[in-house]
Amino acid sequence: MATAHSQTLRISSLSSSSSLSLSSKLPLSSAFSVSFRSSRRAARPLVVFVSAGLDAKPTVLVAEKLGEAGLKLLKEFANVDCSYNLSPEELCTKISLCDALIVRSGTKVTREVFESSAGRLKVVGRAGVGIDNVDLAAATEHGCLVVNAPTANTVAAAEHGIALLAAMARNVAQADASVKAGKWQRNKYVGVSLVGKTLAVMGFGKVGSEVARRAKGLGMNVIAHDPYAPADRARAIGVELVGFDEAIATADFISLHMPLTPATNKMLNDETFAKMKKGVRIVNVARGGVIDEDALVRALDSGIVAQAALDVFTVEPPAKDSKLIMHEQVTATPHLGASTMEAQEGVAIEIAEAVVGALKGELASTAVNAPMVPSEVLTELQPYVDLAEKLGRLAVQLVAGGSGVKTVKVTYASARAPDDLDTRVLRAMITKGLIEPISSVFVNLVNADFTAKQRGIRITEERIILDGSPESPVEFVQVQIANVESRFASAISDSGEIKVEGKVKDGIPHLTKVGSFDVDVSLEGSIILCRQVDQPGMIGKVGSVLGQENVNVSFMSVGRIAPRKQAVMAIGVDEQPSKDTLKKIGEIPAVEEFVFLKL
Ligand SMILES: NC(=O)C1=CN([C@@H]2O[C@H](COP(=O)(O)OP(=O)(O)OC[C@H]3O[C@@H](n4cnc5c(N)ncnc54)[C@H](O)[C@@H]3O)[C@@H](O)[C@H]2O)C=CC1
Ligand SMILES: O=C(O)C(=O)COP(=O)(O)O
Repeated sequence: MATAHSQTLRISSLSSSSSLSLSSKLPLSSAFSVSFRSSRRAARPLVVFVSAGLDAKPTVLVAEKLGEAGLKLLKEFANVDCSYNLSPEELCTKISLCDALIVRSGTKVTREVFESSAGRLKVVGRAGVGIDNVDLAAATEHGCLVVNAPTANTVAAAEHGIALLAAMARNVAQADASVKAGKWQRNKYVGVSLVGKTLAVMGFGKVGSEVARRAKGLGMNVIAHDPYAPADRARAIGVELVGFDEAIATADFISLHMPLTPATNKMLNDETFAKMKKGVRIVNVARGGVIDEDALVRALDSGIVAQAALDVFTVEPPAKDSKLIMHEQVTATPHLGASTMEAQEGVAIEIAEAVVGALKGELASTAVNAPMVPSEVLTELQPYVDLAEKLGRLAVQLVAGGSGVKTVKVTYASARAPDDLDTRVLRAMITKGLIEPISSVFVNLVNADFTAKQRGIRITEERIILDGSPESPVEFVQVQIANVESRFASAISDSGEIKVEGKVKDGIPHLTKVGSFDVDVSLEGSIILCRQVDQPGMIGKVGSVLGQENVNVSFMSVGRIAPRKQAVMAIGVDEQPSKDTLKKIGEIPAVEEFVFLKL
């Protein structure tokens, strides 16, 4: 085993004013490198969502009606299959041929859909806000990104809420039906006024706050309940945030605007109806599931609830003989909240852009099941993303047998303040590099943590804080795998782990350390690592063996512990050498061990 030697401090290649706080623990050896030709760098998507090898146009299945402008955008980039009203079985059959799926609220994207896709489905686009019809856990487990269109239908939903509020208060729907039936019932349809009444907005997000703003304009006194909404945002539009019980006990009208989650499921039920002011009126343009519909029928029958105006139902469409729908005091619309011409065009564009971006490997800012990393941060991290994946790939290929990886430590050396460096993307890409070479799983930012956990791989992260100016986000990244044997003994560091370290130079990832040896080779193509007794002519010998088989050498670098002692040579090659060629390298007398690693 090579012993650490700090005679040549390559630390000088860190920014000149840097000091490495753990330098005493990170032994250094000398290295020199020979560049045979300038390196090429292919453009790569930042975070790959689409299965590797997808050269043809991707296929997008649009399972519900989408605005023309969105379809046009999709067609510029992908084959678009518009198939509406698919049965669950038909969807499962089709999905294995699709890279992306776009739905609205009418399609259930279940675990079976992800399983049936057999790994091809990489993006689900929800052309709207609520993602309760998508099995997010299953999507994440399958590495499928879910994106939504959270802003384009806000006003439409708010306007529909206000339309239902006013229509309910003045019996518009019931009176209309009565007139059309030939009746003239002016006394029967006397309504109630909105002005001066208290409206409780439940869920003070995008839609809720727009409803509140409009209701204020109608002269209503507006209160709101939302455990997560900032009080100053409410105050800014003259709305008081109150507790749940106070909201429902005070309100003359209640308008629901929270998402359907396990916490909001059947939030309005027998118990909560009992706490309401007698004669309260309820509007629901959120989700049917937030109300226990049987309890609402009881509350309507007993007069606790005077009227309800509902756009959404637990089961859509509801049963034709549903007591709730047939109730005289209920106004119902068929989930029309987002259905304006304007909102549908907007939503279609918003979702098409997000899906196309994701298929291109960009991270959508509307990603629902992936970490939100601002695009400027992603752009800056791009070369480090590449470095991270390749270090993971190298490290795992150095493990004897490739398996048994359980404990991985990643160290980032950076002069940035800890909260100024978002390492989630880097960690995900190291995980991708560690897992993909030894399995058939496709790993991406969406499923990286899940996949690592499922395989019992514990990845810990550590920071080395450097002094100096934090121009580049990361000075170097180190990946260590503990408690494993290596196919290349020299990759084991003094502390007993497989260790590889790399940095980004001029935008290109480089391998800078293997075990205790310093090397310097750009991470492109593939790499041969050789341990040898340092002596003149070694580069020539190995180079000529490779040359005989026309294997192009892009870089060579030798790291040694001392002149004429053991050295590790890293050779970057464009093509994979044949077994015979590798054997010949192994037969060079001074070569003690070698390994071929694919990037
Ligand atoms: N009927 C329709 O066509 C439409 C329905 N929607 C529904 O409206 C919902 C809200 O949409 P946005 O306002 O755009 O979403 P949003 O995410 O901006 O707002 C939701 C708000 O609900 C709050 N919330 C979460 N849990 C809560 C709880 N237990 N109690 C009270 N508030 C809670 C959140 O803090 C958030 O402020 C969507 O989730 C969707 O289900 C949205 C658009 C159209
Ligand atoms: O955006 C939402 O959450 C909606 O409920 C709208 O649903 P839709 O797209 O009209 O089926």
